[in-house]
Amino acid sequence: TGSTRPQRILRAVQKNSTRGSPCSVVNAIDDYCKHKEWAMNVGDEKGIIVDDVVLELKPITVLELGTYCAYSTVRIANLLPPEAKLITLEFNAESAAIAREIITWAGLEEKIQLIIGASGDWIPRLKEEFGIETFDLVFLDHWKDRYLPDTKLLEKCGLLKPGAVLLADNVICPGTPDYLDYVRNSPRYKSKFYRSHLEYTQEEDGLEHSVFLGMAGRGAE
Ligand SMILES: O=C(NCCc1nnc(-c2ccc3[nH]cnc3c2)[nH]1)c1cc(-c2ccc(F)cc2)cc(O)c1O
Ligand SMILES: [Mg+2]
Repeated sequence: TGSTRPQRILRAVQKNSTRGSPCSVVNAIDDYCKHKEWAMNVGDEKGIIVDDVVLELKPITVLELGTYCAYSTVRIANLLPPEAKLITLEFNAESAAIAREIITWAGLEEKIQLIIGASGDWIPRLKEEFGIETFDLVFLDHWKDRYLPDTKLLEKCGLLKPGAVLLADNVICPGTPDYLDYVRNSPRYKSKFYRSHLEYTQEEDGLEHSVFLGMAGRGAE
């Protein structure tokens, strides 16, 4: 039986990056996915936008939905303040195992908590099980039809405080039309679109940056 794409990405990281150097891990994955084999990492072009949002916001608690091979997990965690924590949720156990190895290789295991499971099951448990009050930043990069239900679930569970940022990948490609409609029209969010391209391609894509304004903007329940 041959190797999987995540296994090949891990091998490229171990071959072409330095243990304990998150930047070299990110560069090794980008090089591999640009020149050898496409993979669904946020990538270098959209990655710069993610970096800017993180550096500006200086979040202490971060939730990432959709770990895959931990490319964005490592990229974000590397820019966080010392006391900050990142919780990342992955559905697929195989890619989660690879992600865990890449997180350890990068030397970021202290900052990152990787959970394997479904967002709908885990979001209601985060306060209880991880002592989380609220998230300063949520990076949505999981199944595109889960962005909207999980945003509503985060609201319902009181995991967002006014000023919290939702940063959503792939709002054009593959696309998240119901999510975009919600954050752009709800009084609970101030939303803006960062135009970019699908990772490692010329296809149109972008990130939606939405600031939670609080539940006061109840509007029509
Ligand atoms: O599907 C994507 N990402 C999702 C991975 C994931 N990793 N973990 C989950 C999870 C985690 C907890 C969950 N709880 C419930 N569903 C869950 C799903 N989902 C994705 C796909 C593309 C893409 C574009 C163009 C194409 F032609 C083909 C593909 C590009 C991207 O940047 C993506 O992020
Ligand atoms: Mg993505």
